[in-house]
Amino acid sequence: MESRKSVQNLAQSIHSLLGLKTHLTSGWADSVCNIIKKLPSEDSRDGSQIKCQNYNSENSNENKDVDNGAAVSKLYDDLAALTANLSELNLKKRQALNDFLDLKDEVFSEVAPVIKSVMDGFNVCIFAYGQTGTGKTFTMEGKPDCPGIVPHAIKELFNEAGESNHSFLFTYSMLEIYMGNLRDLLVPRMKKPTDRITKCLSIITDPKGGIEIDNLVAIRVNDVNQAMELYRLGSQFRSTASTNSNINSSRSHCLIRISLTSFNAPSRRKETNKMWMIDLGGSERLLKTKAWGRRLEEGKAINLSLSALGDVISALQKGKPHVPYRNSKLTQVLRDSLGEDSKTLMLVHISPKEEDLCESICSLGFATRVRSIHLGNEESEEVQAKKEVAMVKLLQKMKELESECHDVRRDIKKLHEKLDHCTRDVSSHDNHLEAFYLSKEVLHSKIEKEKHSGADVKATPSLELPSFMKPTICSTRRYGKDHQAPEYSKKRIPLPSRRRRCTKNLTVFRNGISEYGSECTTSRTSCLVSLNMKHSTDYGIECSQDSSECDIKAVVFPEQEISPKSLGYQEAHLIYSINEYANRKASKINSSKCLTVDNCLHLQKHELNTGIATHRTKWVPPIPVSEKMYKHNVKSVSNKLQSEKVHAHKMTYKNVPGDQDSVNNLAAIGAISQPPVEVVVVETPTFFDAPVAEESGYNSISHFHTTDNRVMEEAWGLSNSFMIRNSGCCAASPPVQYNCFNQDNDYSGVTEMSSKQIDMGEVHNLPEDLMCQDSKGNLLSSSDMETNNILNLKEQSHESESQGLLTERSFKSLVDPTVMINQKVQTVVFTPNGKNSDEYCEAGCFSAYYQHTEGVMRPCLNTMRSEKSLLAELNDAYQEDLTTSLIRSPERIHQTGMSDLLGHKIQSLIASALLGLGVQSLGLEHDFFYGLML
Ligand SMILES: Nc1ncnc2c1ncn2[C@@H]1O[C@H](COP(=O)(O)OP(=O)(O)OP(=O)(O)O)[C@@H](O)[C@H]1O
Repeated sequence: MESRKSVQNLAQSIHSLLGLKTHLTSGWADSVCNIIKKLPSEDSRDGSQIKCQNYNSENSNENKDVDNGAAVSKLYDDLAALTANLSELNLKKRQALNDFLDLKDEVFSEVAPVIKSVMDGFNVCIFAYGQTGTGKTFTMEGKPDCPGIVPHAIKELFNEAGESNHSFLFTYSMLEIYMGNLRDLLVPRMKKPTDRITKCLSIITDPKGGIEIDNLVAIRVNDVNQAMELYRLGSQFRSTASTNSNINSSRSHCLIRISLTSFNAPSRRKETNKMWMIDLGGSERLLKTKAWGRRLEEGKAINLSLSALGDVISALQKGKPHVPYRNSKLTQVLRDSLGEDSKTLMLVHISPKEEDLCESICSLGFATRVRSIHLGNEESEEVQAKKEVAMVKLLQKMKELESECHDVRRDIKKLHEKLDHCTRDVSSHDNHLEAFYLSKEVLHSKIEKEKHSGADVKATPSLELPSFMKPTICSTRRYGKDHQAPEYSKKRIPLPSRRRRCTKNLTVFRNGISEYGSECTTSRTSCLVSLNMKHSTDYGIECSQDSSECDIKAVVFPEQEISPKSLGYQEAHLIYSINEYANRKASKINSSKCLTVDNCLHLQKHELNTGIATHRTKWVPPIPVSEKMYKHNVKSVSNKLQSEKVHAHKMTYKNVPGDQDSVNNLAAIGAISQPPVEVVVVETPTFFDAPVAEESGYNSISHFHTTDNRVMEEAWGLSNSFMIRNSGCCAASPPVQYNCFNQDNDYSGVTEMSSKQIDMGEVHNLPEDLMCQDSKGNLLSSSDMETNNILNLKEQSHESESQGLLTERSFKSLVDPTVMINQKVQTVVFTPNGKNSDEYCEAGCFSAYYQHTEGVMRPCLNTMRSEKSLLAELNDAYQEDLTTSLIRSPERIHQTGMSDLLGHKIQSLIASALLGLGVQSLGLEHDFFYGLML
């Protein structure tokens, strides 16, 4: 009886311990229990003539099993405890890190006391200093969700003023020191010869030693919002460019000055004082950054002025009688804000990279010198000391937690090894046990049989087995070759042990479109290494989401979710087409089945350029075009464009040719709110053609969706065209500003060549409007350029790049930062209605376009095209309208709502009907029907 109980216990304990294994199901345990129940009782066995010789020896085995089971059970308990401990430690570690970061983020707490000094009448200077690309601009400017020092300081200043008994007059000024010259950032740049000449800024010293900048615009501000408006305005005009170290590097020192005046405030040190907030240009080792040309000159100028600043600080620190303020414009401007009667705060930025160690040491040395002349008050030093202590403690705690985690991980590993060992033992014993029960059952049945037949019984094992005793697929997989299959199963062909795979679907969303569904497959082995495992009852793998333990990186694309139901047929078709297209592209790019995230990103960018939905002005389904044919097309169109001679340059508006009646009908039923009108630049100077022929690689049209329901399109690349179309979705036709750009020799920048706002119905002659700036800063009209040496244009554009309004800055708000950092992408922002690029981005009406040539991302060269080639395509333009209207992004559908969706559907149905009736021809019979077949 005792032994029977222990066998029962054993079965149960095995079940509880190994219950996670799929083949040891509760059914299995019940079967085992049933066998045990059916075992002949002690009494019956006594009465039986049969003695089972093995039985006693089995008793001892059973005891051994119980011990083994208990050991395994203990191991599992320990493992669970350790895993829980590890999770807890990780949690603590993360909390400590957060606390640490929180403490560090409180950078502004350093600035706050200085603001109080401003209110007391001190001149104050807040610098952001450091190597290029270390985050000076980020610190000063911040992001909308995480404002930097400038917005914080301005806000604090107004808060303090609000709480003060005195009334203050605030003025705001902003300037940059570019290549040793002062530039007022609040004054628009000259673009035309007729523009007012910007006044030269000069530094003057008053008899009291105060510094003033003559002609610098100072605008009165009444609140923080006004000041921030001006800050945003000025920031747009900063000189920035892409360098090897920073895609959006400041090429100048930017100085923001807020002056405070308060009359009848004797407690203040001065009637008028000022606060400077300075985003210094980044120091750079020119050999390392490999800067050349303009970038080299800018780098040198920045380094020189920083060195002059260092000399001033060094002289102040050593108390030298002569302080070399006059060595640079920067120190001249700050003369009365550095040194006595002023407070200086420097935020030093260093790079965490090992390769930047030298620069970091230099920066820290500089910071040490500055620190020695820092005039902070006692309180802030105390607070600072406390924080430093707290930070050291937190770091210590983090270290301890890390080492504890390490120990626990090691223990877990050991336990896993032990467990594996024990499990193997148990499983081998399991087989013995199975064989034993089997023999018993068979014997029992034979006894019964013999009882009935009355014949003698021999205790020989039988080969007949109950089905549950046969090896399952799982057990075969699990144990593989090591599995000691019972004799009876050896005849079977063993199933190959398969690797379990956990599969993840990764869908990348961009602009509300599920573009590529890719499948990432990770082998179980790697999961085991990288993820915390928990065993569940069905032996499945549950991965705990502990990022610190997890090597698998999830890439998240912050885009809105799209309900598939909300997508109509058109969107579904589009998504299908995109996926198809993406798959084809993926197979070209990477022969492996799985799309990597990089490939996805690459494809997304690629799609943007190659235009899955458009081909010049016609919609073409995504039919693969052979590279040979594509090159041929590129060449022939380029040749065509180059061969055209243009003698007169003018711009006009044209009603789109086509079936005007049907368009009016569409407008009448509300499918479109008005007949589409195109704004087309019909004639341009020929000199734009040459670079296009060389550089263009793609041919595409992009769609912008504005918040006020306008759909705008833009053509670029091979088509060598630039057109703005009011495609009929809005009632009003706003004035549109077009910009024409040229590209730098080194592809590092885009230069604005001309900018013009055109109103509906207006006709402009380009020669007067088209302007360019040469290396000396002279403004040239296009006729000047024609009569002079036009071939120098590209060089000139390189020189004048820094003058351009367009920088990669605007790209930040448009595209995933990963894309921006990993790829050298330039952008050109096209601004409607004369708005500046930031407003444009805010309005959601923007375009970031670029082209991909020879594996390098290059800025797109947008140029206007000649009349002849444009007219040849204009006939197709309206037809394209009907077809492209089939394609609208889900984002657009979301924005415009159901009614617009319905309207859009009606529009497309009518378009289809017109096509079906033959009223309208696409001129793309073959492609179109091939597309339909797809
Ligand atoms: N703390 C931060 N958090 C997130 N991103 C940061 C941070 N600091 C810097 N960056 C990013 O690093 C890049 C370089 O920063 P930033 O332009 O501010 O450097 P910089 O020191 O001003 O360079 P430069 O001297 O060349 O102008 C930017 O893309 C910025 O967004």
